[in-house]
Parts: sequence; C-alpha cells; structure tokens
Amino acid sequence: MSKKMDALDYHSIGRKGKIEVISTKPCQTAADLSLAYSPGVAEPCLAIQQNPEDAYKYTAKGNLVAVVSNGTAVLGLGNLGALAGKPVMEGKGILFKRFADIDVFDIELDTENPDEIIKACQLLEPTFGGINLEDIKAPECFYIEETLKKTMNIPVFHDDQHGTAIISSAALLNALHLVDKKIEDIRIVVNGAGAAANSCAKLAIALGVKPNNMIMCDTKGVIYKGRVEGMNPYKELFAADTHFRTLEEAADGADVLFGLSVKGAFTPEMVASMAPNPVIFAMANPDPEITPEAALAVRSDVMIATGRSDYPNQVNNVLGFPFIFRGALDVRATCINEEMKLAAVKALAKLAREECPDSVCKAYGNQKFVFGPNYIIPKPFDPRVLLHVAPAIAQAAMDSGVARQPIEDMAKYIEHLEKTQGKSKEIMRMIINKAKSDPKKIVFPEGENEKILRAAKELVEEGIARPVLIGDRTKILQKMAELAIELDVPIIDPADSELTEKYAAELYQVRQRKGLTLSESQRILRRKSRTHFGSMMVRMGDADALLGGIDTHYPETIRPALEVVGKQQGLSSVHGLYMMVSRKDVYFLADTTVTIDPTAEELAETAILAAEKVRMLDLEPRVAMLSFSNFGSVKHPQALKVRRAVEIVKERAPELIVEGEMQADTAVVPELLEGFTFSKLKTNANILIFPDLNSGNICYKLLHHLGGAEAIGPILMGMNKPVHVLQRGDSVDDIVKMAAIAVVDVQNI
Ligand SMILES: NC(=O)C1=CN([C@@H]2O[C@H](COP(=O)(O)OP(=O)(O)OC[C@H]3O[C@@H](n4cnc5c(N)ncnc54)[C@H](OP(=O)(O)O)[C@@H]3O)[C@@H](O)[C@H]2O)C=CC1
Ligand SMILES: CC(=O)C(=O)O
Ligand SMILES: [Mg+2]
Repeated sequence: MSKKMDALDYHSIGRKGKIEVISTKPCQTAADLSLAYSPGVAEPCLAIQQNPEDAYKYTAKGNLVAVVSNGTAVLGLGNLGALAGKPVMEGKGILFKRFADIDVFDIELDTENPDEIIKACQLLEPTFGGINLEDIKAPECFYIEETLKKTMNIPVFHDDQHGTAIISSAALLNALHLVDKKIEDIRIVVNGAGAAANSCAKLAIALGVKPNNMIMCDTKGVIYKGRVEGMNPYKELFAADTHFRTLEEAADGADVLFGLSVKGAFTPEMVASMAPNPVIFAMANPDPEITPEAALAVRSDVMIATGRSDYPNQVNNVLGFPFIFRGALDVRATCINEEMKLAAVKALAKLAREECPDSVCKAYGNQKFVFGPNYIIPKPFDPRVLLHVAPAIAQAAMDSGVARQPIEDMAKYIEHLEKTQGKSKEIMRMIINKAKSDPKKIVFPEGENEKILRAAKELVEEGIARPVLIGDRTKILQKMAELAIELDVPIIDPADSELTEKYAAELYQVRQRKGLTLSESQRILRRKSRTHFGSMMVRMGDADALLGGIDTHYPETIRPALEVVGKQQGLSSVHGLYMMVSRKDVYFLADTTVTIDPTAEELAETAILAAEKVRMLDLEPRVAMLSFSNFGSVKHPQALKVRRAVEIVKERAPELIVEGEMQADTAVVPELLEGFTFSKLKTNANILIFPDLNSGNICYKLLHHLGGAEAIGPILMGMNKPVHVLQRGDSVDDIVKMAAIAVVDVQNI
C-alpha cells in the first residue's frame, strides 16, 4: 500500500480523525449525574465565581491548551485554509497528549483577519490554560502573538516561531560543537523569512551568531538593506549590508544553512559551494529543502538535519511544545519568556550529549544513538525529554518571576512527571529510590558482556548498586575501552583470583557427596563456570546478590545457583515471579518459571512468598489463587488442588488477603467479585497465583506481547540469598531494574 493510502487510512479507519473527548469522572448512575450536572455542578460554579483561581481546582482549564490556527501556513504546504489544516491541529493535539499528558481542543478559525483571531483567543481565555498558535503565516502571526501576549494572562506561544527556534538552536549548538566551530565565527544563511525563520534567526543571534554574519532570503532572494519588494518590518530587522542578491551567492562559503521555506529550495550546487564541514538544517515539512541523500551525495563532510521523523536528526518543534507547555502550565506561568526558551535550548542540547537509554533505541527499531553527526538532538520518544525540559521551563519561569504557582520541591515534581509516563515508571522509581538508600554489592558473572558493562555504569552513576564483574580482566578492560566506559568497580578474574582456592574447598565441601572431587571443583571455579564462582561469592558473603544469565540458557544459571546458594530451608522449591506493568496497573504473576505441576503445598508456598515480595515493595498484597472454577463451582481435582492451597495459605498466613479458587476475571474485575459477598478479597487482586506452569508462563507472555504490559522478572523467590536470572533478550534497562530489585531483596533479608 502506498504511503499516501497509509496516511489516509490512518485518519479514516475507525472513529474519524485522531482525537476524542473522554470523561475523567464516573457518569453511570443517577447519583453521578446529580454531581456531574445539576444540582451538584452549581457548587463549583459558585466557588469559581467567588474565587476565579478555583477554576484550576474544579475544571480542566489548567491542563487544557487551545491549538489555534487559520491554516494560512500549514506546514510548508502554504495557505490551505482553516478546515484543511485541521488534521495538523488534531495531530498537535495527540502529540501534546502523548508526550506531556496535556489535553487539547483544536480550534480552526475561518478568517485571515488578524484582529478576529485575536478577539477569538481573548474570548477563549476562560476555557484554556494556554494558547498554542499554529501554522498562521507571517507577518500577521507576529502582530497576533504580540497582541495576545500583552492582553492575556495565560501563556501564548506561537509554536512555529519559538518551538522551532528552540529546537534548531539546541541542534545548532551541538552541531557546531561537533564540527568544532565557534558560534560567533560562523556565517549562516536562513532561507525563509516567515514565522519560523524570523524566530530561529533571533534566537541564534541571542546565542552568539553575529548579526553581520547572517543573511536571510525569501522568495525574492536575499533580504538586503534598501530592498523594497516583498518587504515588511519584520524582514527589515534582518536586512543585510551585502552585495549578495541570490540564495546561491549567499550559500557560497557559508558554514550553516537553515531552511524554513519549501521543498527543494536547496540545490546540490549550493551544498557543494559551502565551507568545509557545513551544517544544513532543511526544516521544511513535509519535504525538506534538500534530502539527506542528495546532500550527502555531494559531499561527505556535511552534517544534515530535517524536520522529518524518518531521517536522523529530526529538528522539529514536536520536541518542544509538549514539554514547554507542561512546565509552563505546572507553575501557572503567565507567559513563556526568553529565559524559559533559553532554558529549554540548554536542556535539549545537554540531553543529546548524554548516553541514550536502550528503551529509546528499542522504540526506534534498535538503532544506536550516540552523540555525533547522526544524533545531535534527542528523539521525541525519549521519555527523558519531558523530565529535563519541563522542569527547566518551570525553574526558569520561577526564576524570572512569571510563575503564579511555584514548585516547592523540584525533585518531587520530576518524580510526579515520571508517574505521568506510566505505572511502570512510578513503581520502578520507588524501587530504585529504595535501592539507592542502601546500595548493595551485586555480582555479575558475565562481566565481559556489553549490556552488563553498560548497566554496571548506570548502576554506579545512579548509586543503585555496587557492581562486581567476573570475567577475563583483559577482555573486560578492552570492552570498556571500546565502549568508552569508565568504570571503577572490582573485576574478579577466576583464573588468577586468590578467592578461587578458598571457594573450591567450599564447593568441594558442599558437593563431595554428590560426586564432586576437589580437582573438579577447582576446575569449575577457575575455568568452567563463572556462575558457580559468582554464586560462591554470594554464599561466602563476598557479594550480596547475583544477577546472571544474559548469555546463557536459564538452567545454566539456576542450577549452579541452587547448588551453591541453595533454596531456603523448609521450602519445597524456588518460585519465579513476574511483575507485569501496564500503564495503569501492576500485577504480580507466579509461578511463571520453575515448577511444572505444583502440589497444593507448593502453590501455597508460592502465594506466601509472592506476598512477602510485594510487601517488600511497599505494596499491600491481595492474592487470588486462579483456576477455571469459581469458589467450588467445579469439583475437578485441578480445582480442588487450588482450593486446598487456599486453605493452607489461610492457615499459615492468616493475616494475608487471599481468596480462591477463582477464575481470572473474578480476580481482576471488582464488579464480578461483588457477587461473592463472603470473599475476603473485596477489590481486584494484585497477585495472581497460577495452578501450574503452563498457565502462568503462557499468561505472562501473552500479557506482555499482546497486552503490551511490561514484564519485569523473573524475580526468583525462595533462595537462601538473592539470585536473579536475566533473560537473553534483556536490555540494559531490564538489567538495571533487576539489579534494583536484587538490592531491595538484600535490604529485606
Ligand atoms: N521543522 C520544524 O519544526 C518546522 C518547520 N517549519 C517549516 O518552515 C517553513 C515555513 O513555515 P512558516 O514560517 O510557518 O511559514 P510562513 O508562511 O510564515 O513563512 C514562509 C516563508 O517561506 C518563504 N519562502 C517560500 N518559498 C520560498 C523559497 N522558494 N525560497 C525562499 N523562501 C521561500 C516565504 O517567503 P516570502 O516572505 O517571500 O513569501 C516566507 O518568508 C515550512 O516549510 C514549515 O514546514 C515551520 C515550523 C516548524
Ligand atoms: C512542524 C511544524 O509545525 C511545521 O512544519 O509547521
Ligand atoms: Mg507548524
């Protein structure tokens, strides 16, 4: 199917367009109705009448932005009119929502009269917390924005001007750093003299570009002093004292070329004529002034960015407006001022230079993003952008005195932002904070593995754990050098470690009656199995926990761990627990990895251990013992086994909220539980104990792959000391999370 058809289908299939309104309060019963509407609704109305600020408390105003357009400059497609611009405005709406959880009404105004737009926005002030002007052409956009800023008390921001300026400036700073040119020395040509070009040029000058080193062009060519045709006061500001008259002439020898005009405006000849290591930002949408392929075909030293998501270096205001408004709304800023814009520039430029997490690489098909010519600006799907830009904006608003509701605790605010990114972040942040409060020594038997090294770096930098790496020292150091990882952690090479003899003697003690000789024990520890060595470190107290299995099959890690660390006394088995995290909820599923056909005793053990783990994470355990039968509805041995397990749990842990046997939907849908008035479980369970490994293992994989839940685990329960098995496909993030869980495990021994 063609890309055109794909795009049309995307917009037309199912509910038409891209947005809908959903309610945040229940409206199912007559009682709900009397609160949502008359008579209850009168109360907030009267409160707001008394105190207008209460609108932020009782209505959606504080999180609601109007995306206002008249469609006179829709992307680079020109004046398509208000109605035809609507898909772009709905698009901005879903980006606001997706990236910053801001709600948007798109407002398309069928007028080219600036005063009518101004009036409409002013009249809308009671409805919205902010106004994002979009795709309104120059020069009218300048008058409209300036007037609204002066007359309105909520932030008004013309995205095409300032959003674009912020992103292009951040990318410019990074590009110049990479080509080793000073901003005050560069000669820059800006093609386009409209909304975006004007603001990008101004911000570049504020950052250090010399006005005399800038030339701006429009459809008539270079804007020079004395030019009369096609001029306006906004262009006049950039009129250059130059003999150049065409873009071709101006581009000759230039260091930087900004395109804020139309598709195809730059030619290969222009690219060829630029200075060494030229930087080209071809920002016209949907098609750039020149494609990266065409520019790179001319010369290999060119660094190029476009406004599109399907090329490297997307310099596009999507990286700005959601996060900028988030920060501004959260401090109830009265405007978005220069200080706030510069703060966003700095935050974005800095973030691109930091290591990019695996989760972002995954979101982009496992591409690697390392600060360099093909990665000069963060990716929109990088969740860190929200966490860096919104606080920077909020802080700058407070510092510059435009915040009506300052944030008292910035660290808490950042945690709150993380929460908005989903339950997974909230829970993991809580686990990571716990780990950081008392980091423990985690041994990694696969110390030569790249992901382990990168995870170790993160664990040290974040203060989550104290990693110990096992492996060939030379290889580990070589790999670190290749990856440019500087890491000061213990590296233990079993081949020459003084611990090996001691551990061999201990292993021999433990396994001599299972046919192990001392010399075999020495061979295993010195050469054969680093998992044995790591497990021995945990057994002997030289490390607190072990994390292994990234390079091996599950039994190759679990077997040595069981032999050396062993399961807790009195337990029949060890058990595997998965934490399944969706955007809204977290569920713990067990046993997912160890016992194929557990007895009632073993099921009870799984339930009690899972509850302990969940308590350890400061959550209240609510256990459902799952079956195909609901409280005795089927008298099959499989159902009776689960029923017996419930009895055992109730005997052994009478304080625990546990119920069953029950079907899975009864466990997770509170309304279905209501029929069983005798049930101790009154709301949805958060621990689901499966009757066998078949169901547990199948369920967690389906939830992960079809249901989109994040699967964190397996968290191994019932070992003498914490050992957790990594999965072969685990990312660096997964390893860091498991390490944090292991640390919290140790803290709770
Ligand atoms: N990547 C991004 O994030 C963003 C990219 N843009 C892109 O920037 C472009 C301009 O948008 P915007 O400023 O909002 O629109 P405006 O209508 O305000 O400005 C358009 C400008 O482009 C000039 N122009 C048109 N064709 C040419 C040409 N062939 N050569 C030189 N100049 C030309 C016009 O010149 P004249 O004054 O003579 O008519 C005008 O100055 C669009 O392509 C848009 O997609 C905009 C915002 C964000
Ligand atoms: C990205 C954008 O806002 C534009 O091209 O107009
Ligand atoms: Mg736009």
